[in-house]
Amino acid sequence: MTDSIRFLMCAPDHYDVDYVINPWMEGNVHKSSRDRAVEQWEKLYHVLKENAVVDLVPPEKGWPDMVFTANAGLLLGNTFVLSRFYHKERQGEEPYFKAWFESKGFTVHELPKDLPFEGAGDALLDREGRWLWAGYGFRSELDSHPLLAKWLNIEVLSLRLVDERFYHLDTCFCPLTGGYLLYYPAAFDSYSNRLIEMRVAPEKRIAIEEADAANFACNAVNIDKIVVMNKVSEALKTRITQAGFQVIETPMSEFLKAGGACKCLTLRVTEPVQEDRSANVMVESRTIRMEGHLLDAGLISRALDLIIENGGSFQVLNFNLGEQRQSTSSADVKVSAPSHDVMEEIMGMLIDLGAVPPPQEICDAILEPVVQDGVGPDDFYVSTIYPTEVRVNGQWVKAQNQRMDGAVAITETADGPVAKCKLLRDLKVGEKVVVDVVGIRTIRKTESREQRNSQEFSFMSGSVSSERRVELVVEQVAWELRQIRDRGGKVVVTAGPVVIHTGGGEHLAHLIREGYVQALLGGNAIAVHDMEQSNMGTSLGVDMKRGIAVRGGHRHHLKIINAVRRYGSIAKAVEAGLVTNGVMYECVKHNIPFSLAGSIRDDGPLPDTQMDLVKAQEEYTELLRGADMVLMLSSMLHSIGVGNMTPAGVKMVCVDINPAVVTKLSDRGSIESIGVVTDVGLFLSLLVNQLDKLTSRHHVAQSV
Ligand SMILES: NC(=O)c1ccc[n+]([C@@H]2O[C@H](COP(=O)([O-])OP(=O)(O)OC[C@H]3O[C@@H](n4cnc5c(N)ncnc54)[C@H](O)[C@@H]3O)[C@@H](O)[C@H]2O)c1
Ligand SMILES: NC(=[NH2+])NCCC[C@H](N)C(=O)O
Repeated sequence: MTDSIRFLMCAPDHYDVDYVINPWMEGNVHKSSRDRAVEQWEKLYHVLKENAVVDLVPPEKGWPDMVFTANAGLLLGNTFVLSRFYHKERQGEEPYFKAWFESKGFTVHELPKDLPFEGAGDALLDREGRWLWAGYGFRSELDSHPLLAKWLNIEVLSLRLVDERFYHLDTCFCPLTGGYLLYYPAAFDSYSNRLIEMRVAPEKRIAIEEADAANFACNAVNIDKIVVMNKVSEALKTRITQAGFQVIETPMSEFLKAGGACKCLTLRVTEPVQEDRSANVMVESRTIRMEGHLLDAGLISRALDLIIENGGSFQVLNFNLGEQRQSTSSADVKVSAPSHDVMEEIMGMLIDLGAVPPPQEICDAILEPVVQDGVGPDDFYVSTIYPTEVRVNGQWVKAQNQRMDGAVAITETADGPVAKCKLLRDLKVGEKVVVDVVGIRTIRKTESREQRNSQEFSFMSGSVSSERRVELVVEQVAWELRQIRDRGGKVVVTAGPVVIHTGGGEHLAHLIREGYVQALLGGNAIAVHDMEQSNMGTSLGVDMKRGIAVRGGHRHHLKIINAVRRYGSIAKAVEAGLVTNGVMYECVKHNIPFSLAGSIRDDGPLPDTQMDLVKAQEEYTELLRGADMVLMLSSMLHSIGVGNMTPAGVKMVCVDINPAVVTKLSDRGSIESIGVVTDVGLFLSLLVNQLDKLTSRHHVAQSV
């Protein structure tokens, strides 16, 4: 027996599954056998007693989960951090554990109220005592980690749990003697997996499969070279044995029903203490302020969800609720993240929602010089579609050319600093670029409930409409098109060849003819098939009137490409009478600028297709400038390209038969974008019909 190793256990006198606080307990209330539980607990107790000293804390009636002493708290040396249970069902255990550790002379630390931390269930020491692995996500709060680091004077590595079946760190993670680690990678987010991989060498990592994880293989007690665990697969046993350990299996079925096994039933009281350790934690915290119709517009819940979903945690420091319907609310929120990188990611998203630092914490943006043309500094702030301001020399400066996925470049001029969103390739030595996420804010419109409801484009904002709503959307889009045309605004259409294949070409041509379209963006194919149809009546060889493939039709598109190439351009082909109707014909005839961006699959290409993609992107950007609305018609490739270039505030309508494409394109978090899942030919014919109705009504109204 190794005298220096001690464990604390609690006899299962009052153990039962009395309630449900984890997925394992569901359907198991009062389903565990008392006799079998006692037998299994005794067996574990004896195995441990053969290899270590086992202390017992008296069980208390009414606290059935007290058997799981791993959750009593966390200790190192003579310091004990008492657990603060997340669920009220277990909070009553706290005073008993506190009394026991105080009676044994430990210095007991208690966490602030409402800061949950569930002890050694969620915090596991490296077996050499080099650092502490601490879990968060379900039962313990990230903000408890800095306190653990301070009180236990140790480096804390935060790991985020993402699978609710593995709600405590010790259900999926088990450090073993000699730097080995038994763990179930899928229970952690990718950042945590990277952290694990950085600290534990590949040959020391024993990653297990789901079936073993579900048998609580990671919930093992390690005493030197012995690993005590519930029954697991032969394959896993072999791997653990090959790493030099002796596996002792002991059945745990009755405790699995409560979501626990061997390790949960024990708390190691003698942990390895390294003398030259020091407190260290990567957890970062910052405070943000949010103002506006936080509840009405759902902003605060979006912000808090976003923090959690991206691996952070929060504490609402204060919330001033606007009392009248029109008054705005404000909230200060402390955001914590397990590392600087995660913090930057979360702050970037919060800034997009309009979050700012509280006034006392506002500072200038951090700028770094461009040292090589076309390359930004590593940590550059990635621009978004939202109007952005950066603070330079104490002044907020609005960024020009707002677009997503750019860098914000600052140049000093005689009139002061100028900020511009620029693509990386356009950065020039001499400019400075905004890095990190301080001194940046986005200007979001504060919408009240009323404004939100009355905004023409808002009733299905950001949502994907179903077929029965198509007509409703069409009515709205038609109304908008009318308004924009009549006030001399700008509508840009992005279209793929499906427009032609589905018979929508004549309708798009009609829209162009009637002045509803001010620019057309697409690829080689829309123009090819449009002119094929004009010249030969087919689209990709299919007769558009009869809907059947024409003999030799598969060559038609090549023939039209060849013919247009002979004339040198689409405009010349129109002038020469080769193309006499259709989308491209109307563009040429009505001087509607178009840009055809090349792609790897293009046939020909047409003389107008821009095969230099940097130039094509520039043409697109130019044609999109000043747009009031972008109609995206069944081209994933070109629509996504356009979406990236378009700032918030431009109305976007995305029509595609594939809901996933529509969601991707319309889910920009701005109220002006809507998606329509439908056949594009049908959409265009309904739209033209509706516009005709509107126009005739207009004429009637005027003539009365
Ligand atoms: N011969 C050629 O040169 C040729 C032929 C085809 C494509 N291309 C080029 O390839 C690139 C990609 O082409 P793309 O934009 O067509 O492809 P894409 O895959 O990017 O987009 C096509 C979209 O149409 C949607 N769609 C399909 N049927 C629909 C319907 N009935 N109603 C509504 N939506 C429907 C799909 O869900 C998809 O999202 C373009 O640059 C294009 O010019 C060239
Ligand atoms: N360290 C552990 N994993 N303990 C298991 C605790 C089980 C208990 N029913 C709970 O949900 O809290």
